[in-house]
Amino acid sequence: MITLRGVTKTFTTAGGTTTAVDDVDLHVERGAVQGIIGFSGAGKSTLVRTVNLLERPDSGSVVVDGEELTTLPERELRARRAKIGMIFQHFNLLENLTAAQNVELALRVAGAPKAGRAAKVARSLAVVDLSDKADAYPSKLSGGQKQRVAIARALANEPSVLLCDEPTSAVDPQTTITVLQYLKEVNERLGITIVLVTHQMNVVKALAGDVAVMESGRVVEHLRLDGSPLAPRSEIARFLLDDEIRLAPVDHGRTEPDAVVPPRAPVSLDRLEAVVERG
Ligand SMILES: Nc1ncnc2c1ncn2[C@@H]1O[C@H](COP(=O)(O)OP(=O)(O)OP(=O)(O)O)[C@@H](O)[C@H]1O
Repeated sequence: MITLRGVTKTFTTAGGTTTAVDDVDLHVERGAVQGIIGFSGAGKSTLVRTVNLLERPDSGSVVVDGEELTTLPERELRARRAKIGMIFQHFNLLENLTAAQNVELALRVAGAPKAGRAAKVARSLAVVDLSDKADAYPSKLSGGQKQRVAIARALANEPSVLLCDEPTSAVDPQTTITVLQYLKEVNERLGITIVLVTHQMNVVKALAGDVAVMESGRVVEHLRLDGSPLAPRSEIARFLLDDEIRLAPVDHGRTEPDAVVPPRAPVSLDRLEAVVERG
């Protein structure tokens, strides 16, 4: 279904060159939920964004539904991308569009004929039980409802794959459960393959069959989440599995390097179209 081979992605900025994804192989079976976990900066977002070529790898191969995406001409890539939905931590809804209009935008960008769009919007909103919020603007919706609209938008083009980049990191624990329930339904009822990026082990455990553990751009191990006892080999996986918080006293003399914050474009209509269409 999804096969990444030798995928590498580097970023060069004034501060130097970062290898965000370093020679990663990953295979996801059709209908599976694949987790990707790791600390901040491990390369999770960059890796998941190579699956729809929002980030074009410097090298390596990306095969989705039997098709190599890296060599597709732009027009065909656009058509293929419509079949790969994506949701984000901060929902990326356009505030000046209603829930229904936000969903319709994905259809518009994909060039879906106008005649069938309203029915597809209604169907997508029904999947996430938000038919009654079709005319509501995002400012009137809770975080969980916004993420459900984003799921509806991602489903509008009837994708075979749904990429989820930290979908529950901006919502409270109760809402996390609701969002995960809808994702589970999308996977089980609609048969959509899911790739789920998170730094929360309990989130992948709730949904995924396999989790790839990332550190410094590499997949350092896979954990099978089939209910059998987990035997993590890497220190990072052991740390992520151990969710108990132990607080040592603050070391006031310690200096921490400044975080490298990748530039984030503001979410505008153009930007969303770019996200949906081109990245
Ligand atoms: N557009 C960009 N330009 C420059 N550097 C980037 C860019 N995107 C990511 N990076 C860098 O690549 C590395 C991996 O970033 P990435 O966002 O993929 O990690 P992550 O595991 O998803 O982290 P987080 O959970 O904080 O989002 C980081 O060092 C980051 O600063």
